[in-house]
Amino acid sequence: PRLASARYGKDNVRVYKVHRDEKTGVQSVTEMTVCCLLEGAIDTSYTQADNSVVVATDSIKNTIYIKAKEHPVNPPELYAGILGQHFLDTYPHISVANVKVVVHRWTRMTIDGKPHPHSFYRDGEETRTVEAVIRRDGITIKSGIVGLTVLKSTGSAFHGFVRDEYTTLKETWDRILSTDVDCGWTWKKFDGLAAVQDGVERFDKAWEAARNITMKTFAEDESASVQATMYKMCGQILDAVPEADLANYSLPNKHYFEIDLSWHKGLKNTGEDAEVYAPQSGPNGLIKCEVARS
Ligand SMILES: O=c1[nH]c(=O)c2nn[nH]c2[nH]1
Repeated sequence: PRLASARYGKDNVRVYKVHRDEKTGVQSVTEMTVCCLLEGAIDTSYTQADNSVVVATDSIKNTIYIKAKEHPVNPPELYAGILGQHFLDTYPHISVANVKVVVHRWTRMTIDGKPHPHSFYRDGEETRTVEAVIRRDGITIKSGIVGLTVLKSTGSAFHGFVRDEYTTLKETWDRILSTDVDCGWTWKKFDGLAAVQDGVERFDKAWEAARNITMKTFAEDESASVQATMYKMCGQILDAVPEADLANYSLPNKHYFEIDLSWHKGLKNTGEDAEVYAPQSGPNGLIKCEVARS
């Protein structure tokens, strides 16, 4: 047998960091879950039980906390680059660091019309994500939004699809559309950590743009299908993020089925009379695409 590939490290490292502004007394919080997996001249730890090449996953976990203390944790793209670069700079036999950062939402409470200095709430399980690969020849970063659940009660149609001996789905010009957004944008390769840090405001701007584009297009597009709407979203992200080469979406189509109640005293609840629906847990459609700049 031959070791075809190998990477190891610590997953599910939960990190919280608070920033305390001494002047204003306003505190800000960040909570994230980090995965850091290393690659390099580590084969003998698999093939020869040679632990001399192993930076223990416990040490990787410690390093995640230390770098979060020593450096900014925002934007997550910067923290991921700093963390990954540390391993290449510190261990000559480590050649690749794969860093995933998932940032959870703590939205500042507004109390009596005023932002509260140190209280927050979890307004949804939506996360901001970063997947960074740090190599000696550069850093590739894919940013994203995962778990933003949306629904529109109309403004979605699906008709004109293949009809044959396998088809039972009725055509519709007015349906509910709901999905859990999983979208991403892949940055052009950065030469190194300095290039990531230079113009670092690009990352927050891109995340805000992608989130706004997703909501606005989802809301306003007279959707002919999930496919057609997500393609528009990708194009708009590429327009808004000039340093991104690729945009992608993976969208489950979370179906809401009409319920025929006509058997009960002729109750009309289908088509234009439909009001009560059965949300489905599964099966669900799953529609994916990647759109390149050219
Ligand atoms: O938007 C949709 N795309 C599809 O491919 C599909 N198939 N069934 N329903 C669907 N809705």
